[in-house]
Amino acid sequence: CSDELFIRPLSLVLSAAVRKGITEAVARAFKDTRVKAVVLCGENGKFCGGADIREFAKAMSGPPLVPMIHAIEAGEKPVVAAIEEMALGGGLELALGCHYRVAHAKARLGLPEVTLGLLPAAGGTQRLPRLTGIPAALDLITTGRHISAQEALKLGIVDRVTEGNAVEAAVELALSVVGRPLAPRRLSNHATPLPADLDGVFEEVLVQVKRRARGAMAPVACAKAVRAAAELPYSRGLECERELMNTLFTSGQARALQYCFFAQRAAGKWSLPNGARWDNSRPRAVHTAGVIGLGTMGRGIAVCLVKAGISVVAVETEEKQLDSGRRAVRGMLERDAKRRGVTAPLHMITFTLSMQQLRDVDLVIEAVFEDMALKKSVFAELSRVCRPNALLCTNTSGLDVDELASVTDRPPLVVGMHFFAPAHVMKLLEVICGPRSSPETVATAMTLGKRLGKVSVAVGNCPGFVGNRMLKLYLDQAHFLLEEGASPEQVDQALEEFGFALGIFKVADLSGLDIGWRVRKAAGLIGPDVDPKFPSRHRQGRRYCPLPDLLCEQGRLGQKSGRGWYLYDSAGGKEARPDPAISSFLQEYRLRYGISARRITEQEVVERCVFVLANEGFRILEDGMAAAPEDIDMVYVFGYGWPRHRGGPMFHAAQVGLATVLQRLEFYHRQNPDIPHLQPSTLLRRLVGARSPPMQQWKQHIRSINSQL
Ligand SMILES: CCCCCCCC(=O)CC(=O)SCCNC(=O)CCNC(=O)[C@H](O)C(C)(C)COP(=O)(O)OP(=O)(O)OC[C@H]1O[C@@H](n2cnc3c(N)ncnc32)[C@H](O)[C@@H]1OP(=O)(O)O
Ligand SMILES: NC(=O)C1=CN([C@@H]2O[C@H](COP(=O)(O)OP(=O)(O)OC[C@H]3O[C@@H](n4cnc5c(N)ncnc54)[C@H](O)[C@@H]3O)[C@@H](O)[C@H]2O)C=CC1
Repeated sequence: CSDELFIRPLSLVLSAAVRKGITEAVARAFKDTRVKAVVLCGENGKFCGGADIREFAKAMSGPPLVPMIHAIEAGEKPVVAAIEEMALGGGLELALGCHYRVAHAKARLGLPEVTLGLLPAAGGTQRLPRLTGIPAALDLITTGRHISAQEALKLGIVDRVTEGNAVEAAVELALSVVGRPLAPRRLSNHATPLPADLDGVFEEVLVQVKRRARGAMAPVACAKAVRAAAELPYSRGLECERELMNTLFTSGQARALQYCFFAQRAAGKWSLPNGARWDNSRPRAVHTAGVIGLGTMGRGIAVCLVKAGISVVAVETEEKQLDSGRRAVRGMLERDAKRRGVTAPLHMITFTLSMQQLRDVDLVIEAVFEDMALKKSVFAELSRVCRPNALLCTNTSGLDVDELASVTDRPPLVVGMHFFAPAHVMKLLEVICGPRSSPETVATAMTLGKRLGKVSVAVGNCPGFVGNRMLKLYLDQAHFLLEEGASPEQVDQALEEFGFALGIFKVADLSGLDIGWRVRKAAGLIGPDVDPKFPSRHRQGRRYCPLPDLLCEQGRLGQKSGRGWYLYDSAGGKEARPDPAISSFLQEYRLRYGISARRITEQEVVERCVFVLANEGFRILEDGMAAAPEDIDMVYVFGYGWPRHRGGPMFHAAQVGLATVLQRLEFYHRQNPDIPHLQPSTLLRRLVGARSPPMQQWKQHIRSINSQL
């Protein structure tokens, strides 16, 4: 075992320099008669995170991956991959080209290319099925999921798993196999094990993949490439892999998904106008937390905190709510523990009716009804009860965080933490930085979000913040389209075709139509001066659609009442069916208001709903409520079911072309002059005037004087 036995990639990713290093070193090792075997390992205890995604946008340089892996596989000396921490994408493909693989017990393996709009095009779609068989390869390649070393061992992807030093274990294995025939270890030589009903397996998988993909091309291409491994010899399968990759590589979807990868990471790098930043502000440690209100949101928030190892004190007002909250939280924790084969950490949460129990917690998250007076009384009490240095956070959907801070004895320690329903599932956390929130408070909320497994995005304090401010206008467009002639299912279908997880009317039914009803009442849009028989279609100086109010008045509150924009089997039913009653209701409504229904195209539905989102996004940037277009996009991707392969509303606008977006908004605004939000924003006009610069340069065109971020 001499020094020459080791060849170390230089960094986490297979950059051109790393590929050059590996190619040259492997060639040297194969030539050197003193070297009997080769171990490939990573730097700093990390094997490899795959290709360098930043290189995809540039002209390729350095040795290509495919021949490099072939040279390793074809070598006459055993090569063993020592997989520490991760072998992902090109990293796993490199390992599959080695003759043996040893993994550390904590390592994660996977082929996540599909999440970047690509497929594993360094032989991964051809070697993996030959090793694991078709079903497992299809699962890993079409979902991109990471697996543990133990699962990899079960699937035969690794030969050995060690709790100790993986490099030492790999060296030991390498030395023990010197002289053994290598041909059986070359996966490209293997025949792919085939399931009995190959056609049936692929048909079933394609149906599932297409349903999950919501219009994304890569998962379908991945399945096709695996099929090639089942039907073609290795070299022809590889050609097929390359052809499919060529189509994906230059697609807008791949650009969008790779943009999301970096945008997600950029969102964590927040900064405030006072100079505080993610890298110069220290978060506080959070060991214990309080949750106030165990309704829809409080339950999920409590579950996230407990799962992250934080002790929780959960407070409710009445025994009945406390009891139902307790049952729901325990149930969620128990189901989750069962799935993971562990014991539910029920001891980490205390349920109480007394706020006094919050006296020792590090941080409180309030999740009571969306009512400013109620939230103020809760915050005033928290000031009295909690330790002077405890952080006070509100999970409001859109109320003024600074107004809440003003009733406390500690405005710098108040911040918004806006979770999304269901809070233990949805990945987004909007962190609302009030003008007086301290850097340490913002840092703590952002870091806590990450610890809870969320994508935390820092946003400014304005009504609805970023996500709901935009959502309101999106929903308005959908309602206006109904007035003009569309049906809820037509609007939803167009949006789902575009790639949204659910159409807007299905989402509204799911959340409950009464939420918006209450907000509109609080905003003074509904009140005693509204004629109940013939409610006005203009309020507060602009077009207003009374349709959702009329539905609520009929008791159609969505899934919870078994009827909303759709019909459900029963209250709480999940399956949405078009309701003929809604169709007649809309016809009568149009008749009453003298609206003649017109044919509305899918294009109009998508453009009006989606461009109005981007238009408001530009206003948000100009108002300084989001630091960058990437932040707005991540809010939509992780909080609102926006299709990731379209990058987010701002990325989509850039991809469609800002001039086109401007022109289409002008067109729709001319048709609907009483909808001010269809009027193109100043920033959009300015950017088009500046010949639509790339997104990274948009900031230079923002003339915000009161930026909150
Ligand atoms: C026709 C052409 C033929 C071409 C054939 C090639 C086909 C291929 O073989 C294609 C591929 O490999 S595509 C790449 C597949 N790999 C992945 O998707 C892994 C991506 N990375 C991760 O999951 C996590 O970063 C990871 C798990 C690795 C680490 O997570 P952490 O939470 O520890 O750290 P992060 O904050 O995520 O990352 C740290 C910094 O590294 C950057 N980065 C990570 N992976 C990268 C990658 N693969 N390429 C470029 N940059 C990458 C990341 O952006 C972050 O940067 P900073 O924010 O600046 O610090
Ligand atoms: N439901 C949703 O989809 C989302 C709601 N939010 C926000 O989260 C907050 C809570 O909303 P939901 O959970 O939907 O409401 P909910 O109506 O389901 O639950 C509120 C709970 O707070 C309890 N409560 C009221 N006053 C209390 C007090 N003084 N002390 C302790 N508990 C008290 C109530 O008994 C009830 O169980 C609101 O501000 C809402 O705007 C935020 C994101 C999404």
